[in-house]
Amino acid sequence: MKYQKRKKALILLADGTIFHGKSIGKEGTAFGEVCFNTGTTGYQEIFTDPSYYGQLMVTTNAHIGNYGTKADESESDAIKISGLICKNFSFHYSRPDGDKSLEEFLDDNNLLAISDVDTRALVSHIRDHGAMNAVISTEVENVEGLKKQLSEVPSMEGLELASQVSTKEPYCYGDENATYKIAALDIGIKKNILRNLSKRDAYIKVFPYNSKFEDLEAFKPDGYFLSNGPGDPEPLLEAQAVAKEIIKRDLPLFGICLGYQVIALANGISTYKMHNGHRGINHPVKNLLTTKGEITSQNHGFAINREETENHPDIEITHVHLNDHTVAGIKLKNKNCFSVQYHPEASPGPNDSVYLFDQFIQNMKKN
Ligand SMILES: NC(=O)CC[C@H](N)C(=O)O
Repeated sequence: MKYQKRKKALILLADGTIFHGKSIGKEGTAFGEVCFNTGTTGYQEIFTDPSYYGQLMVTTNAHIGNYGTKADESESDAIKISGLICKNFSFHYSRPDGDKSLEEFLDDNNLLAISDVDTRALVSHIRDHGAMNAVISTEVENVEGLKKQLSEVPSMEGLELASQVSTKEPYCYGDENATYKIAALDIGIKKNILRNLSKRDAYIKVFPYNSKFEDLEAFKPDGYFLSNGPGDPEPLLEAQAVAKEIIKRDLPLFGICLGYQVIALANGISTYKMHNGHRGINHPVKNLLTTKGEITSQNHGFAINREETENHPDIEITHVHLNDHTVAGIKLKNKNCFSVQYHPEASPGPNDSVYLFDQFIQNMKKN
């Protein structure tokens, strides 16, 4: 039924370029930074990953929706991207244990999505011209009005978004009789991180983004965790202060993605906005400690300054991205703190890097 109601839609980029498509169900207008993910699978996990808050997602896979959705495969309580742009949208799904079509899932979340877009041309345009804001809309006659509204959307650079997705109240996850207790700072945490920690005999208390070190410490944890999340890491001063306190006391600390960037900033290393981020499930990383390669899941638009990291007396680079040699992992020399720019919890993606969760458990054990 919805199919018959499909309306003409457009994507207007901040540089004035326009692409055309059709709406999936909902009509309206949505803004965000346009970015693309090259994963061939994992759309439900991507759409519900809080790290993507404020972004319009272009999926480069030719088909989206063909295996439906399943309630326990979401990475948070709701869809977090601000809009979807794709090529072929499957209204029908054929996975026997799927419980909803992607169309219904988008509808439940009131998400604006457009398909039949020349996503190859769009992606090569963004790839050449860099990440930028955009608007998607079914108001195809109102280009001038959309341009004006788009010019008022803040740039991702300098934008603090963790507060928009973090839990309002602390909560616990896992078995309270587990061997290890972990205090996790939620600056946009994905569920599969909690599953991975809990599966390794840990009980986790998750704290709001603006918590103090003392709030986390009161839980008497064996280790501390700084999560992934959306936006620019630089304005996250409270999280950086928490990281500094943990590092000062040399307590076991593990950080993923936004949490990794926060750890770098807490050590005086600056971050910068990349021309285009890394978003996909087959990013090659070299582990410099083992010299082994890892195929990793990635989703970031900021990176840490390589030169400052190389010249830092207390920091060792442990992982490097093999496509562009950006820093992908660091550890503090002779300390209990390590972190990575990518996603060892996968969801979606390969599990080559899950050993990092074991490493964190070992660090707690030794401590
Ligand atoms: N996945 C993440 O934690 C992303 C971190 C940060 N928002 C970035 O884009 O670089």
